[in-house]
Amino acid sequence: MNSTLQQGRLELNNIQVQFTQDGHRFQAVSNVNLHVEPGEFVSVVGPSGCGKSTLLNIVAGFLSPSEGIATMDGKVIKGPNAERGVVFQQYSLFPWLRVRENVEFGMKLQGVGRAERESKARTLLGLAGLLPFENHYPDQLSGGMKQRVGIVRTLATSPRVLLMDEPFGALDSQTRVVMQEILTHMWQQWKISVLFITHDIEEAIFLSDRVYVMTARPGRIKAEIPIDLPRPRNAAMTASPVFTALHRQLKSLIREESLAAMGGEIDPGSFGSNWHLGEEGMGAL
Ligand SMILES: Nc1ncnc2c1ncn2[C@@H]1O[C@H](COP(=O)(O)OP(=O)(O)OP(=O)(O)O)[C@@H](O)[C@H]1O
Repeated sequence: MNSTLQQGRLELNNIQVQFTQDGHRFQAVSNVNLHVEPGEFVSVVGPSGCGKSTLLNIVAGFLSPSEGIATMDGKVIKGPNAERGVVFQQYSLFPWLRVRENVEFGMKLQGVGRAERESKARTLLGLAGLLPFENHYPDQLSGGMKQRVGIVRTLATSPRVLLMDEPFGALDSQTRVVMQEILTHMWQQWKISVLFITHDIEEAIFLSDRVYVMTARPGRIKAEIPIDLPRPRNAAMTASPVFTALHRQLKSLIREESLAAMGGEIDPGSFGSNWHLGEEGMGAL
């Protein structure tokens, strides 16, 4: 069990973000309050452009809010720090390093000795099912494997919080489902706090303890939904009545906002009675 379990609490208080685009200042995020408790898995979903990545960038320390305060364990976040590890959609592995060397890279910078680096890297690679590939180069791996190495590499530096921005967005749907199972398994072992950004409602339900739903731009928190599914989670749960009800609830909340995000240009009534925003349509928005 991770000894830092009681740490890794994130809190965003009254966050406002304004950006300038084409000479116009606009409100991107408005009055956002959210928190992640130590060891909790929290997702943020919402329509495109509502400010999900902006919130993650604030927590990562890449961006300062125009107003409001972001804290980790009670301390104001002022910039990037290894205690907050970030995993993006694009794999950012060093192509000239082997898999285990990639995983050891951050630990080496932290001054961790060779034997400890190797042992930790091998343990984490084992958890991610990647030990047989420790001596491969990144371009010998599939997309899903590369992204697993990216997650392992971030975990190797012992962050207290893992920040993930659409980490499986570039993967095909089958690989994505397998990756969700691997991530939930690893998280269960590691018990680190996670803030996870996704467009995918099923993914958010499957992985999370709580899901925040954002409104269309300017993004505010529209709803906070606890996910009362037992752990460990498995693929069969996605067919359970609880899962299905949560899916319906979240889909309906996001659908309203996705329509609003389209600027009111689309009036669903104008499509006639045969027009539906079905599972395949808005489900993943
Ligand atoms: N640095 C910036 N300068 C100006 N505008 C920005 C900047 N970063 C983001 N924006 C704008 O702020 C809004 C929120 O962007 P953000 O990327 O956070 O949304 P998102 O919810 O993550 O979107 P998506 O789901 O499409 O990735 C968007 O309209 C975006 O174009």
